[in-house]
Amino acid sequence: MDILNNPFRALLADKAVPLGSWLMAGTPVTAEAMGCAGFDWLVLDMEHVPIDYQDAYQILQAVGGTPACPVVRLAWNDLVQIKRALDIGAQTLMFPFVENAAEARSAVAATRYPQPGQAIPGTRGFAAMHRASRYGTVPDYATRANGAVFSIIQLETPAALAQLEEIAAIDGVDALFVGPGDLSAAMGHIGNIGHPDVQAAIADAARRARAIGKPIGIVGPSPEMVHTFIHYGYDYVAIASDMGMMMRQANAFITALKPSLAKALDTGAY
Ligand SMILES: O=C(O)C(=O)C[C@H](O)[C@@H](O)CO
Repeated sequence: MDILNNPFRALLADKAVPLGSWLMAGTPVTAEAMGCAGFDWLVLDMEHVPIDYQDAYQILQAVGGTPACPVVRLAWNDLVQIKRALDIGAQTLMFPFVENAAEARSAVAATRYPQPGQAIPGTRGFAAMHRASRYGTVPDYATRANGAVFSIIQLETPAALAQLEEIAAIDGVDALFVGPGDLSAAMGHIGNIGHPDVQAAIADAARRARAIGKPIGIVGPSPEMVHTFIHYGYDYVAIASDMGMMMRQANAFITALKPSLAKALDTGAY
């Protein structure tokens, strides 16, 4: 594998609507299994899963042995978190809760080493001996690493969506991603991403991203909802999560065999 070519960039170029899912279990074993299941990409969620960088390291190693492309969603848009994620070998980063172009610019800057002539000066701290450089064995890692990063900016509020074009125009913003759960909350319909107002905002984001040629992705709870998102024009989509799928299947089996034991599952929990 040439680790200086970003696999998510290649995925978007080569495949129609790559399909992903979320890793919420926080273990290398489930991550590896999800990679073997056939997903094109998998989000290692450091925002909502209580994993540290050592856990993330091992999950990246596990996914690395499968065809799936790992995406690391950071806990926050923070210089130190970005640096540490890159050093453990994350190449595709998802930044939660970016509200405006200045925040997008700061996210992108933190993914890049300082180099002469940069439009946005890089602020990534330098170290040589880490998994990203394959422990110093990748030729010219430091001078080529900037080009290997793919930055996905999450838009999760009406305020962020209002600035979609300004955020997308920042040099180094490679793709956008709508967080439908947080968007539903910000719009006063927490957990109800099927609400007509939330759906209208989601559809509008896809239309505007398409108009400016910026890839945009989203996650949905069910195949039906994900089909709707594809119909709106989303370029890459995720469905549910490892834990969501496990709980639904457990619920279906228990319901089939012993309905009295079955718990009511919140359809908004995926
Ligand atoms: O707001 C959202 O929705 C997201 O950012 C994605 C969710 O956090 C994730 O739980 C999807 O399973």
